[in-house]
Amino acid sequence: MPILELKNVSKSFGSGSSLIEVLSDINLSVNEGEFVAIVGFSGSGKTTLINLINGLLFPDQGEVLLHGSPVEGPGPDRGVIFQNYSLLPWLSVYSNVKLAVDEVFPKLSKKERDEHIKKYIDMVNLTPALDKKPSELSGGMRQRVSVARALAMNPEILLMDEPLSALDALTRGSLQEEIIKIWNQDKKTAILITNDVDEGILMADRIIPLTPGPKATLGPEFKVGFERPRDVTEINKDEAYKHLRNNILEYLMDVGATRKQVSDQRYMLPDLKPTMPGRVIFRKRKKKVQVKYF
Ligand SMILES: Nc1ncnc2c1ncn2[C@@H]1O[C@H](COP(=O)(O)OP(=O)(O)OP(=O)(O)O)[C@@H](O)[C@H]1O
Repeated sequence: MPILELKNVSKSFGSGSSLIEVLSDINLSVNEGEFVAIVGFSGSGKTTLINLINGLLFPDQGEVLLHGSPVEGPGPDRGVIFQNYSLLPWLSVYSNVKLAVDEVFPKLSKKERDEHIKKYIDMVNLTPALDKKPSELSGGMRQRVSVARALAMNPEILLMDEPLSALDALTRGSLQEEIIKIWNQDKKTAILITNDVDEGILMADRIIPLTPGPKATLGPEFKVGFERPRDVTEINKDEAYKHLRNNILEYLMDVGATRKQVSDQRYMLPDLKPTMPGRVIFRKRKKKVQVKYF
């Protein structure tokens, strides 16, 4: 039985004339230990899809099943790594990871918890920064903390929502390698959302495109058959890589062009006049800023 299944899932936001049909008829089946990359256009609904799997959102139609049972909310069985790190700024690296570990493993002794936290911080090479606050870390280091925190919860599924897209190419490359190494060690099931086809080919077993929205849906899957561990330089030279990359890009360009034709259609807009929202006055009084709307 697949560990995760999405069956005919659709999700909209709003109602009436402001209804946005974001996802439509999403079908996905992920086996235990698989690494699946979902590649999609900006704004197509990638985060919505991750939130449906995480249990922060629920489908309007269809179902999201974990081990065959409907997802009823977030749980420690799914660890999420977000694009924006989502660390608590007043806590150190150690305490950010500790918070998650305390929540998931309340029965471990203090010593066991301490060892567990340090093991995962070490795994992402952050032991020297144990006591540093997020503001004292680079973007890559912050994302390493997020990775350590998600993994320390020992989730069955690792959900990654464009975790590396804000990083420079070098940091991105080394974190890609670290995530794959850890995934390989722990044999987790992983779902990576990315807008980078090369990242998908380097990391995943399968790449599934998400078509542009509205009503985005999953396209045909592309299997990535390269042996692991994968070496970027070697893969880049491989004709099979070029072929696969071209096929995926061609598919994405085709669906992108089709959607563009639809979105290029002219619509009549209502005759609205912009109105001034009023003035905002900032006054300093006893060091507090006072904001006045009228
Ligand atoms: N809570 C919400 N309420 C209303 N609309 C929403 C909500 N969440 C997402 N949307 C809309 O759904 C669409 C898809 O958003 P989503 O964030 O899932 O896309 P994305 O592919 O992750 O975007 P990006 O590539 O910019 O990260 C957008 O039009 C967005 O405005």
